[in-house]
Amino acid sequence: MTTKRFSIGYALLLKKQKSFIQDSLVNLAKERGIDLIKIDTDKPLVDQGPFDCVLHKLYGEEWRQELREYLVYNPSAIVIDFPDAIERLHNRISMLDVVAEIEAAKDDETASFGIPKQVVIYEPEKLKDAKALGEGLKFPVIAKPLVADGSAKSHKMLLIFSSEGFEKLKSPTVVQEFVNHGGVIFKVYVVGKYVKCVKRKSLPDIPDEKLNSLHGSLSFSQVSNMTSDERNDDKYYKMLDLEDAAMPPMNLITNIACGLRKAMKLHLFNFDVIRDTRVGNRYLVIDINYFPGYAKMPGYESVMTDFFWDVLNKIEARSFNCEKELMKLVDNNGGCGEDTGSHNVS
Ligand SMILES: Nc1ncnc2c1ncn2[C@@H]1O[C@H](COP(=O)(O)OP(=O)(O)OP(=O)(O)O)[C@@H](O)[C@H]1O
Ligand SMILES: O=P(O)(O)O[C@H]1[C@H](OP(=O)(O)O)[C@@H](OP(=O)(O)O)[C@@H](O)[C@@H](O)[C@@H]1OP(=O)(O)O
Ligand SMILES: [Mg+2]
Ligand SMILES: [Mg+2]
Repeated sequence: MTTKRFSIGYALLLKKQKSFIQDSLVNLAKERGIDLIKIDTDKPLVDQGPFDCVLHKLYGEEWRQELREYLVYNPSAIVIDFPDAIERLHNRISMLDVVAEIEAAKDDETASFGIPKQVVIYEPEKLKDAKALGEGLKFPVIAKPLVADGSAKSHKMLLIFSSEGFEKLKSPTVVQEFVNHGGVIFKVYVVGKYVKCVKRKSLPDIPDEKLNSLHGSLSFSQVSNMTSDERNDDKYYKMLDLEDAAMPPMNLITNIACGLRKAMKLHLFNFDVIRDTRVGNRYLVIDINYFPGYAKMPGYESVMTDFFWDVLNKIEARSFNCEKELMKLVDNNGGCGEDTGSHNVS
């Protein structure tokens, strides 16, 4: 008896291919009857395959059209995930708005969650002082580029201690309250129904007493992705032991993950959470990333292969069908319809 083989076409930037498409993943998937095949982005997608599933982290209207066309000619194919759903993660305001959508229903008695106070500034060069920010924001704050499109620029942050720090801001920016969190960030990786929370080093706390002596701003980028060599220069990081940091309550993390997954209609993402040390049992979501660095997750090969298997064997099918329905609605009406199918997935 021959068992059916499946094919997954992947369209990823070279950097992502190098980290994600490792032999260990390709071989494990192959053993489970799943062939991972590179999509040639210089050729039309419709001329390639056929693939049972398309996995991608590419953006832009042209690519969106290619996916649409592919589904017209291959109506039973599955796209993980649909560009319209990914899009909200490219703006740091719409990205975190979704947390409020799931907030009320999911707090439990022992812990709560939310997002830090934040405001968007479209003309930062006109910003003179913190009072203009409103929203009760006070120093220190973090300025983050509004656009989160994966470019190096979109990861460049400024930690601002006083009004002079605003002088460096140029493009539209989200100004977010800096919340002391013990120098530890929790990265929660979501792969379909699978949820994994890991600890990473973050920015050190800034005690109130120290703030009076701090002026201007400090720039930084992707601090939780720094190698240990980069961090070893700093005595703060030498002192900080990740082992000592308590993990957040897993039921809260799973609830947030599940809520985000359904609200965003996405299957592959991670989110960053910090514990507000002023409150202790309050957790703040500060960032959500589409298709993050899964290869850093222990045992990522089997997690990903199990997910692919579920998708291909239609265990995850209803939520994906729902996205196809959405795609038709977008085509016909230029807008999105109601979510009808994803709530069956836990
Ligand atoms: N409100 C905040 N309070 C305290 N620290 C913060 C806050 N927001 C961000 N940070 C710190 O800054 C880092 C970068 O912020 P953020 O995660 O928003 O940026 P990013 O470039 O999108 O990161 P990623 O590489 O995860 O995509 C966080 O990992 C955390 O260490
Ligand atoms: O590889 P990519 O370009 O997708 O980079 C992603 C990076 O994964 P990597 O570790 O594989 O670089 C992620 O790191 P972790 O959260 O998993 O630590 C995170 O920084 C995402 O924001 C990045 O995506 P972007 O926001 O830039 O699109
Ligand atoms: Mg982050
Ligand atoms: Mg991010």
